[in-house]
Amino acid sequence: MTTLGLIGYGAIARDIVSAFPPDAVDWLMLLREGASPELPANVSVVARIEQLIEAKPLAVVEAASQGAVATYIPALLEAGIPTVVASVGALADATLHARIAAAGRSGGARLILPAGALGGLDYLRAIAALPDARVRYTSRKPPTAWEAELASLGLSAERDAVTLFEGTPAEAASAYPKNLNAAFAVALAVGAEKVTVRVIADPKATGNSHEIEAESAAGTALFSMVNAPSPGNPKTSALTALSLVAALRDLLDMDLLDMGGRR
Ligand SMILES: NC(=O)C1=CN([C@@H]2O[C@H](COP(=O)(O)OP(=O)(O)OC[C@H]3O[C@@H](n4cnc5c(N)ncnc54)[C@H](OP(=O)(O)O)[C@@H]3O)[C@@H](O)[C@H]2O)C=CC1
Ligand SMILES: O=C([O-])CC(=O)C(=O)O
Repeated sequence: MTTLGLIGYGAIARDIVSAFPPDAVDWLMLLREGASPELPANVSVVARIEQLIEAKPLAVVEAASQGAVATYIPALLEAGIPTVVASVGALADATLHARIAAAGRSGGARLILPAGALGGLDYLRAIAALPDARVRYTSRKPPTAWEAELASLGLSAERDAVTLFEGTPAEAASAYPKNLNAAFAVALAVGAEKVTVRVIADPKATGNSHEIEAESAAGTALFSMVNAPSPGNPKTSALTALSLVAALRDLLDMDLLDMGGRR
């Protein structure tokens, strides 16, 4: 049995737990105080980060919120526990980013930032070295993913698309912590100063779509993803949990776990 940790038990976390055979992994789940969801038999709850650290999981996955990254990830890395983070937009806070990097160095633990809802980040990492590289990232989701934001602006996107935001990846990730982590994943890959972000609530969107347009001395590229929303959360692409599972399997060298032919 392998012990793994998980922070949060929402749409992504549920998909991650069900991606592993129940007899291969013991999950230790850090939940908010008072939360008591129904849990599978191989999942137990811990109330404090210290308990998670004491249990020495092989790795911990954050699938909760940017706030959870700030609260828990430095301590996990300092304790030498490799950590996979979904809420990568938390790193838009430069002070937190530096603190997390220092914690990783001091504990000798890796911080894994998966591609999440996106693809094409290898291309962006390659052109990061080119000073003229420019990238435009567009997030386009149906109005159901933006209900609260549209209501607070007194807007409706039932008939026509509404551009909710244009700006930098750090602004986007901070303004929309539940929707724009992907914008900051683009920034981490190519360099924040090279990226502009657009956010569109679009009644014609058939899924959570992400467009990455890149231009540099190396050429031009267009990556377009139309992701099915997670059944548990319309803001979240179902692809994200798959990406985190793949990152976890790479990290652990999954010969450790018998994936029952599902590799
Ligand atoms: N990198 C990427 O490409 C993507 C990243 N994400 C990010 O991944 C994260 C998880 O997404 P998803 O599963 O869809 O979200 P959900 O809202 O479905 O689930 C998150 C769960 O974590 C809990 N939680 C939040 N903060 C804490 C905390 N500090 N301690 C313990 N539990 C906490 C929430 O509780 P409560 O409801 O009480 O707050 C909720 O139960 C989000 O931050 C999301 O924005 C999502 C999609 C793509
Ligand atoms: O899952 C998505 O489509 C993107 C998302 O929510 C995020 O980046 O936070």
